[in-house]
Amino acid sequence: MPKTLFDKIWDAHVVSHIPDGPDLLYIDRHYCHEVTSPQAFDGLRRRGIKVMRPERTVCSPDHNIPTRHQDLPITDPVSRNQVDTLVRNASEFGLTLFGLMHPKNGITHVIGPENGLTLPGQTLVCGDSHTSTHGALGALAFGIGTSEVEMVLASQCIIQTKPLKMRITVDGKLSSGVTAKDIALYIIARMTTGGATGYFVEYAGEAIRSLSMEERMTLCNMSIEMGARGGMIAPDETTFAYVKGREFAPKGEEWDKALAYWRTLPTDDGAVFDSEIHFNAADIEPRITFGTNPGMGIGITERIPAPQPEDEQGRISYDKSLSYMGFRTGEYLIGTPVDYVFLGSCTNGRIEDFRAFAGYVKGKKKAPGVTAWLVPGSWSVDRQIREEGIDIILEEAGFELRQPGCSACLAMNDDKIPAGKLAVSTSNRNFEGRQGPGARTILAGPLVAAAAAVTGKITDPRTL
Ligand SMILES: CC(C)[C@H](C(=O)O)[C@@H](O)C(=O)O
Ligand code: SF4
Repeated sequence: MPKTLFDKIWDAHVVSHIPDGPDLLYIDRHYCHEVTSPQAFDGLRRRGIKVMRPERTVCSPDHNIPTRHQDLPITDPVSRNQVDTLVRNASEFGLTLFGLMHPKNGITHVIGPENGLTLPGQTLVCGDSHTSTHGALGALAFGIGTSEVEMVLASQCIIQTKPLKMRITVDGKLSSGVTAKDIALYIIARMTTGGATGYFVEYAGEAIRSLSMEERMTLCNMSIEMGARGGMIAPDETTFAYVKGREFAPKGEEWDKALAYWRTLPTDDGAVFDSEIHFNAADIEPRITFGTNPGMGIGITERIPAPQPEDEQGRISYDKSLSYMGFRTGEYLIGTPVDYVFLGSCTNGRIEDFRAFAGYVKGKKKAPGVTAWLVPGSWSVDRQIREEGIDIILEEAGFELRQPGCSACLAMNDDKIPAGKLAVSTSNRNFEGRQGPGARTILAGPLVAAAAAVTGKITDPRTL
């Protein structure tokens, strides 16, 4: 029977099946960060259990870390305690740790792929919703809760009910100036934030195949924002070229064996999905959000639409959202003054995002009224930025690079957008207060962020 990519990986990892119930799945790769792991380790200690396969878990603090002076002790006591706790737990349980200032430290969803720890065909989990990012490599990757983190540490397995399968096909070619982030924001707006609830999504079609690995990660990263359990893209030559030679990727004969297996993974012709959705790449333009969830988005040249659904409750929350943002139905946002620009996060903090941003601002100057936070997703991205001379381009345009971490994506460190200020952010969530109490967030891709940074207002990057 023809099978989907998802089923091939899932079925290959079932340890046992509970009749009419969930499956017990073996987990190949597990990442831990400082926010969702402390109680899991406490649980192990309480029960006197060791980590079953310590070599399968990699720890990296990312959420609470400052983006300046990482060589000095963290000043905020809560953040310092969380990071120190992760360091202690990794050492006590014998786990690999890429701690602060470690050359491999960075956002979990950035460092996994770039070190060859995330591989096609793996089952992969982390106590973090954006674990969906790793699906870009053809892995079955999803976020889990803290009690499940404990389960994986203790048994290398997890109990899961098989989700439904959805395929989202994007046909045709993307127009110039349109990035993977725009595809993600377009799909989420069309699907709504609950539109893929209960599903695991495979992205397919010409527009998806033509994306680089970094772009695929941006897209899969945001799957969770339409309610999906995860998102994935079948591994192909782009994937293999990306993985080959990375530090923890298989080498020599192991590589040949792995590659032969990975080539069997793509969805077979005739495999059946529970839901099939089609979009056209030509319909996608640079996107921005105008509300307080990632589904409230428009093409940059469009007006803020009237609320839909039309029901009373929906209307009330729509109005509340617009009033928080200070926008009105029917308004165009081009020309709206911007106070802050944030380039970074596990959505858009990779080398290609910095190349795109720098390519745009080269020879221009940062707008005087804009505060720009440019935060690489990892030290490896930072090194690449410097090797390619991108730091010089940014500096000449009046920008400054910060040190890696989640930063203003969720403002758990000092990088908080002040109340009332409007930020164009390449991150993935625009919830009320997400980037700081009272902060107003417009989600966008790196080109729209670059255009805002040099003009000081919402600007269509295709017009400058
Ligand atoms: C802190 C963590 C649990 C959270 C998540 O799971 O997504 C964070 O990464 C986020 O982006 O909101
Ligand atoms: S960068 Fe943002 S979305 Fe990604 S893991 Fe960190 S806080 Fe979550």
